[in-house]
Amino acid sequence: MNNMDLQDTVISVHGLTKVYGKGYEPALDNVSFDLHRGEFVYLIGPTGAGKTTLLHILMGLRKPTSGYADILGHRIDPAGGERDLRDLRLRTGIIFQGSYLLNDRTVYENVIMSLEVRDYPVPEVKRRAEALLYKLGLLDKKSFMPEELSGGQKQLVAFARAILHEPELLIADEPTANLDMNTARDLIKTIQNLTANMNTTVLLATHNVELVAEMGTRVIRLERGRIVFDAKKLKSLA
Ligand SMILES: Nc1ncnc2c1ncn2[C@@H]1O[C@H](COP(=O)(O)OP(=O)(O)OP(=O)(O)O)[C@@H](O)[C@H]1O
Repeated sequence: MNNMDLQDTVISVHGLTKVYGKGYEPALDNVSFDLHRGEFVYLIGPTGAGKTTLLHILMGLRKPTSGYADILGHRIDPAGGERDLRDLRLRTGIIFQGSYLLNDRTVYENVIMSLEVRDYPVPEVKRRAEALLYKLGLLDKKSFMPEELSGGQKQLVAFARAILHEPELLIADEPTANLDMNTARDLIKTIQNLTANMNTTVLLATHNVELVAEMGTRVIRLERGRIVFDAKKLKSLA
């Protein structure tokens, strides 16, 4: 591997294994893959395949049982610990399963949360948030409460919150859950366009295989904790 490869590798996963307890089947079983800067990769697989477990380990929320992952220069391994996960979090955007918007805050307040914790100056926060809400067609909804939004709009707000700080890596767990096909397609296209402009690497877990087949990007498929497919899906397979 030359220096260029090293610079361009955002996530490098080596033999990652997670066993939740004695007598359990591994939720992740010797999983290895690399993601490069600017790549958009789908993580698919049936219920219980290990997608959320993998994403949680990559986010530093769970420790692997064995193996490790290097993410943006940080090592995640069974020893775990806090070891500067703050830097990793500052450089990563996360969309959790379910949108997890704060229901007692407006759209604008939800979106700026990520910059507030990053100590940006107030005028910069406002400028960035309004520009992003404008791009997403949500500027006129900035004072709305989450309950006044559609499911697709809520997910757009969760996406805006995850990328406002222009992360190098976006990890998204089922961002299209509970959306109809057209809304899901629009959301994915929006995520793809905006992250491509920022050269953000994206790992996005979904059940929506139909949508994945349409997009023609790299797909990693997990089954029972193992990678059974990792390649670019041809559009013609759709
Ligand atoms: N906290 C836990 N304790 C014990 N087992 C767990 C725990 N979390 C997940 N598992 C098990 O690990 C396996 C993988 O679960 P995981 O949630 O990672 O799958 P998934 O692919 O994200 O599924 P889904 O698509 O339904 O969200 C499952 O067999 C699940 O029962």
